[in-house]
Amino acid sequence: MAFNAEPDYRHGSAPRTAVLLCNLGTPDAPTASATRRYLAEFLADPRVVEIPRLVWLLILHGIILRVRPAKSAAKYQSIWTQEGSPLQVWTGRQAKYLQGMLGERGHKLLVKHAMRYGQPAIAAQLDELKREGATRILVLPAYPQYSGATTASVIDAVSLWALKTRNVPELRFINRYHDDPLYIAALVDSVRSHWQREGRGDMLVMSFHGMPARTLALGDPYHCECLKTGRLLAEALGLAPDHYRVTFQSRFGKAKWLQPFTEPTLIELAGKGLKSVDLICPGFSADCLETLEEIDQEARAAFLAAGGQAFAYIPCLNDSPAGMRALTALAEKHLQGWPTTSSAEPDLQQRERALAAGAESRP
Ligand SMILES: C=CC1=C(C)c2cc3[nH]c(cc4nc(cc5[nH]c(cc1n2)c(C)c5CCC(=O)O)C(CCC(=O)O)=C4C)c(C)c3C=C
Ligand SMILES: [Fe+2]
Ligand SMILES: [Fe+2]
Repeated sequence: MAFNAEPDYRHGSAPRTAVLLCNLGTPDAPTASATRRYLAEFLADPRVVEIPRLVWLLILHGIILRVRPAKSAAKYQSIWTQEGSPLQVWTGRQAKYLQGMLGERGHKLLVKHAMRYGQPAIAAQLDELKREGATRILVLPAYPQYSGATTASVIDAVSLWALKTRNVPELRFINRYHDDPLYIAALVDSVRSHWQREGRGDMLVMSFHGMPARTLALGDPYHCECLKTGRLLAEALGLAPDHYRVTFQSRFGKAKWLQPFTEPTLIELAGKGLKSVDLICPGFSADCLETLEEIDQEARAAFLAAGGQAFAYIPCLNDSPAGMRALTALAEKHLQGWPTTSSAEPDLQQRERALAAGAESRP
C-alpha cells in the first residue's frame, strides 16, 4: 500500500497540539444534486445503515437516492442562511471560539473543525493539521451521547486516515460527554433563561435523534446515555417526572426505532389537554435540519394542529457562552498531560537546535 505524502520534516520544530471538532456534515447547497452527493456518502456508511451491503446499496441507489434528495433539499431551503447550512456555520464558529477560549486559558493550540460527510472532510483537515506541525491531535466528536452511527463513525474516519499515514500523530478521542457537569449546566442555563424571557410551558420535552431499536440490544449505549442526560437535566431543573418527557425523533426507514417518538408524543399530550410545551434537543450540539425544520416547523405544526396552544423551541447550545465553556473545559480535561503552552516549546526548540549544531554535549 502507498502511504500519503508526508509534509517536509523540519528538525527542531516544536511539537504542536491540536483539537479537531467533528460534526456530522451537511450538503454544500440546498439543492437536490448537492443533497444527493451528501446522502450518498452518509447513507453508504455501514455504521449508519446496518443491513447486508449488497441489498442496501441496491435500495439506496435504486430508490432512496432517486426520491429523497429533492424532498430533503426543499427542507434544507427552508433553514438555509446567508452564510450557508446552519450546522456548518455553528460548527465553524464553535471551533473558532474554542481556539480563543482555550487560548485565554493559556493553551496554544491549533483548532479546526471537520465534517464526517461532505466538507471540510476529516482526512483533509488532519492533513492540514499535520502540515501546520501538529504532532498530537485530540478528536472531539460533537455528540454528547455516544452512538456507533455518529461517534464511532468519526473514529473510523480518523483511523482510516491513520492507516494511510506514515508519521501518525498521537491521537485521543472524546467518546461522550452526556453526563458532563458543565454540559448539563449549559443546558440548564439555556432552559432557565428561556423561561425567564418567554415564560414557562406546562411540560419540557427533550427530543433526541433516534436510532434503530436493535442497536440497543446489540450493545450501543446511546439510548441509556440519552435517558441519563434527560434525567440529569430534569433533576437540575427540579422537574418532577410528570413535567418532562424524553423522546426520539427523525425516524429513518422501516425498522423499529427507539421510542417514544417525539411528534406522536406531542400530539398525544395535546389530545390530553396539554396547552403549552417547551422543547429542547440536548443531543444536538448545534442547530441543524433536524432541529430547525423537523422540530421547530413540523413538530410545532403537529402540536398546534392537535389542540396545543403554545410551542416554544429552545435552541441548541450552538456558540452560547455556557455551551462554549462546557466544550472548552471538556477539551481541557482531555488534553491533560499533553504540552499545550508555548513556554515549554521555545526551550525545546532551542535545545534541539543546539543539539543539532553539536554545541551541547549529548548525555
Ligand atoms: C445527534 C445524533 C445523531 C444520530 C444518533 C443520528 C443517527 C442517524 N441519522 C440517520 C439518518 C439521517 N440523519 C440526517 C440528518 C442529521 N442527523 C444528525 C445527527 C444524528 N443522526 C444531524 C446533526 C443531522 C442534520 C444534518 C444537517 O445537514 O443539518 C439525515 C439527512 C437529512 C434527511 O434527509 O432527512 C438522514 C438521512 C440514521 C439512519 C441514523 C442512525 C442509524
Ligand atoms: Fe441523523
Ligand atoms: Fe429528519
